[in-house]
Amino acid sequence: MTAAFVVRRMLTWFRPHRWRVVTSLLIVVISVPLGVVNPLLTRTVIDQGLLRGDVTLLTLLCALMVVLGIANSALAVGNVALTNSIGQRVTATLRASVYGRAQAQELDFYTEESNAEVQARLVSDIDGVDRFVTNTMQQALASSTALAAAGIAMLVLSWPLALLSFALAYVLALLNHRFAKRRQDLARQRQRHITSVLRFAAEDLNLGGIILGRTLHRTRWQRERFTDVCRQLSEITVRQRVVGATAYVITGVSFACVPPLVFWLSGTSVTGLSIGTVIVMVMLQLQLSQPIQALLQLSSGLHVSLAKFERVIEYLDMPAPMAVDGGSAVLAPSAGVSVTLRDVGHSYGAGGRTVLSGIDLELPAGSVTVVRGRTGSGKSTLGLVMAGLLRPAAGTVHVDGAGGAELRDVATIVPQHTTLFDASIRENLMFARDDVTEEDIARAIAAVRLDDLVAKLPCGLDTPIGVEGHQLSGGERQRLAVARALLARWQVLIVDEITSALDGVTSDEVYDGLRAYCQGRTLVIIAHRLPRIQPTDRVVAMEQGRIIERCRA
Ligand SMILES: Nc1ncnc2c1ncn2[C@@H]1O[C@H](COP(=O)(O)OP(=O)(O)OP(=O)(O)O)[C@@H](O)[C@H]1O
Repeated sequence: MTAAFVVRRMLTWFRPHRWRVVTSLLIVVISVPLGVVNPLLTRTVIDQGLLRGDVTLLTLLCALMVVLGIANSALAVGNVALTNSIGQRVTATLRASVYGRAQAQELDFYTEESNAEVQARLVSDIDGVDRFVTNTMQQALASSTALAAAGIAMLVLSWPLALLSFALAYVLALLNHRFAKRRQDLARQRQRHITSVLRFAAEDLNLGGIILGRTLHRTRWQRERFTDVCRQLSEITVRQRVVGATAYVITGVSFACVPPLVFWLSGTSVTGLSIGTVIVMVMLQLQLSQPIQALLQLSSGLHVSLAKFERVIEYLDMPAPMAVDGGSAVLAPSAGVSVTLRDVGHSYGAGGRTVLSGIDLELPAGSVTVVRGRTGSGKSTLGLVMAGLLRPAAGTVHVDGAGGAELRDVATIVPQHTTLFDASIRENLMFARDDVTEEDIARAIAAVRLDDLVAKLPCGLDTPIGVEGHQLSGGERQRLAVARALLARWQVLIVDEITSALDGVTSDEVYDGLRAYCQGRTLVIIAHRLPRIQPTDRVVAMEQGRIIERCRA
């Protein structure tokens, strides 16, 4: 990605706020020359007011200087409000867009990209955009305007001294350019280390990570891994700041030499300057040092910002294959949706191992199909295909009776690994649909035999279940996830190993409850251990990604 491309893309983010941006820039352009007027007034105050004793002029000019100072501060406050509102609006829009893009990715994306990486782009990279608006962009304009205004004022006062300053500024710019590239590289490295810090914290500091570390006696290893990446992060941060500070110090030292040089030149080579002019030249020189230093810092800061913007654009430009959320199709319970798979094959990633091959399978409306097979035989992958969540690499998947809706709009899957929210049982259930009634909930939890548990809990459905539902047992978590799926709108339900944490009796009860609940709709049960089979059930056996046996119970 070239810098020009990144800048062009970035400008499009500000297009909706262009009038605010223009107003803010105007405020900067107006307020900066106001600051330069003061040194010019100072010259007159010294030469006319103080040295010649013109009290009226002195009073007038001093009053004017106070008024200008107040006006400048008021404009500065107004501009802070304006720039922050632009920055925050752009940030909020970008966050929503990046979130939407990430949400629209195929499942593969989430097996390859760590959650920490997604978070880093959403939070710290996009924060860089806000900082750019509220800080970099403003400072760049303010500094350039100040530089131009001070430069003109100096030329008016004494062109030889002015040229000396410009030559110094040019040398400093060349020096700074050498530091900028180094800072950009360090910024990229730093971002990678921040992602690792987030990833290790997310993996280690949760119930699963803590149990894993303690039971395998690897807590020291976890801590050392985290400490190590933190140490590397701090070293890189120090290096990045030292490189920045070095450029800053070089500029500072150079400008510290300016006042003696101006005094010396005024006393030796550049003659005919009044005391006021000499003092004001030094003031302007020092005033010039601030914007020059700011601009030099900004130019290297800009490289850091560009590295961050690049990462945001990478996400924004990802294709969004699952972008359109059709929502669940509202069909009559008796709609009778059937699914047909023809010669379906799949492998994960380009050139990956074949996981499914030559699958021909019919799921007639209202049928119950049991998919069994050894571990790794491809059952879950097939489940994802049947739920319309995974696009198979080969073959076709047809859905009939759904009134034109896509498979994923009429199918629901309860995957092996449940996702529960740190909220109450009721809130977890309500995620399925906004219009869930008390009767709906009662039916669903009875179907999975969770009603007894809920009745025993002091707060009933309003009991919080903790992070990832860890305040429930494994079997209770599985059944809560199934109950939530039952409450959604679907015509095809796939349940993948939903009773692996249950005893045999409860497992049979749950499957019986499920069959009764799903009457007339299409149900697929994926299980290693065969559930109690009914005469009408279709049983499919898988091995190494193929169906090796199919029979009726
Ligand atoms: N996201 C993925 N990326 C790459 N390979 C995968 C992915 N998911 C599954 N696999 C591989 O595909 C094969 C089939 O996995 P799948 O989970 O479908 O089997 P399964 O029959 O459901 O297994 P189990 O009974 O253990 O859950 C396995 O060998 C697995 O390693």
